[in-house]
Amino acid sequence: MKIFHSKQIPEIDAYTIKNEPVASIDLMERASLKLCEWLIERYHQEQSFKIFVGPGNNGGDGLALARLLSEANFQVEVYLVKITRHLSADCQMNLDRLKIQNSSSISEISSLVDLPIFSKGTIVIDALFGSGLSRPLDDLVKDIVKTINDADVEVISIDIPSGLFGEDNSSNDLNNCVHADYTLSFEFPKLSFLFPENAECVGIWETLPIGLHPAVIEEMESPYQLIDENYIRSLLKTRLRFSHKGTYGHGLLISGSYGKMGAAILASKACLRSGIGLLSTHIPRLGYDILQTAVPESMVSIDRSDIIFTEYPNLENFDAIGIGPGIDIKCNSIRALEELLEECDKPLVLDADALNIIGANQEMKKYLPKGTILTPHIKEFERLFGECKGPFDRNEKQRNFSKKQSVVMVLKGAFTAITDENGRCYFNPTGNPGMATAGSGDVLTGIILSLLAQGYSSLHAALVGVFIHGLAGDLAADEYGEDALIASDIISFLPQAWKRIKS
Ligand SMILES: NC(=O)C1=CN([C@@H]2O[C@H](COP(=O)(O)OP(=O)(O)OC[C@H]3O[C@@H](n4cnc5c(N)ncnc54)[C@H](OP(=O)(O)O)[C@@H]3O)[C@@H](O)[C@H]2O)[C@@H](O)CC1
Ligand SMILES: [K+]
Repeated sequence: MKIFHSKQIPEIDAYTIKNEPVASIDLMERASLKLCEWLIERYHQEQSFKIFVGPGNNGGDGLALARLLSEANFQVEVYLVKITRHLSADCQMNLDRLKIQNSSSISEISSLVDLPIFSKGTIVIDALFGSGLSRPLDDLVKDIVKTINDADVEVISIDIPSGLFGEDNSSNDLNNCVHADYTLSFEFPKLSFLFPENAECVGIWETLPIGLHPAVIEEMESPYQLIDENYIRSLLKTRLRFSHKGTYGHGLLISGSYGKMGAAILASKACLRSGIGLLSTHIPRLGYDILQTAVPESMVSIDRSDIIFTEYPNLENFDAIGIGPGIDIKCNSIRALEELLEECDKPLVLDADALNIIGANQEMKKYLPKGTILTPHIKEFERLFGECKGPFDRNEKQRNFSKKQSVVMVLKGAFTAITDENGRCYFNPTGNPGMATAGSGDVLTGIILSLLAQGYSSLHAALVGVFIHGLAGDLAADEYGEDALIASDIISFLPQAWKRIKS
């Protein structure tokens, strides 16, 4: 699903109105019907709603919804916030229709004393501002929003929490934006919903299809996309009947150090559970018995050092290389990584300490071979690129670096963002907070290495790897719950996850 900039929404709207064709007031009615259906499915008729309405079309949606909910016998109170005398045409039309219907109370709020008492159990519908927000909230609206946020009520925002911008919120104070429990967005999510920093405002979000014209959605360009299972299925390779282990590649995983052999075990197991033909795990000498016992399917390449990574085997024998989980940051490891980056002409995935080494030795960035996959979490990202002004700025830095260096970057977190050499950004929907646990990233590195060795392009290896990692984590969380989930559980559910997307 493409994710459009707020500035593109009016164009999509206008195209739909002209080419469907449909009158704009009828498009608003369609959107409001979807909202109404969503609410009717979830709430009993004793439920009362307080709808806060602004001057634009977001307010118009709120007014149309008030009429539809009243028609369905819900108790509705409307609060029209007086910011300007002028309402948008469709907002005014829906106000007139609501007045004619004459079954909901309509109050004007011109100061805080006009606000109602928010009794527990009330649902507030936030229809103050939508994608037409042009500046951060101030004065009266800001105070209204703070009062709503402080009240012990459930809040449902229409299209976007009022006060939040669809993209960049670096100049915004999130305390002054509505903190919604649910956000019901029309047709697409907004980019800002996918950034972890905005979760307190957005709550749980859903998209409601409102029949915007498919031709304009198809044609209009956007660098942002939310991927889904069907898209991932379209990228998968099938295993051939007459294949052998050589068909699925030989991977080299450089991982582990004294006290961190677990990382090498987790990454190796995940790699082997994701379809690779052969795996060699390069580890310091002390880890020999540990790895041979824990992962008998992997061959072992031994470092001359007992405790850290200081060298690597001849790369010629391998189809892809993964390096980083648990390697530690020592002088000799830095030198060995430098050499590897300069020599390596094989598909490569870098994680954890490999990224931290580059973060501490910035000149190494320019040696990254084209097509390399980097898989930082936010802290590692900031070690690589410095502090960011906010999530939008971070995303821009990520896209620009991918483009400049022709690398794939995987910024891990909820809605992991994957950027490619064209500056495109793909957000992943799978995964859950239970996966924020030690070793989860090592598992991802193993999966991606496996896919690279099997001949997936860097971008496809990253997309499929991130999706399947999240899916296995979701299946594990279904079984064990998020709190008890550990990285080994993600590996245990890889078979089910692969079966599901290969079926
Ligand atoms: N295609 C779709 O998806 C469909 C979209 N639909 C709906 O339309 C919504 C977008 O509507 P919209 O463009 O009228 O903008 P909206 O946010 O209601 O308000 C703009 C008004 O607010 C004002 N204003 C702005 N910032 C302000 C501030 N800080 N403080 C005070 N005032 C401020 C601004 O004034 P100005 O900036 O001109 O000074 C203007 O008067 C969208 O979110 C969705 O709900 C559906 O109806 C059907 C199909
Ligand atoms: K809103």
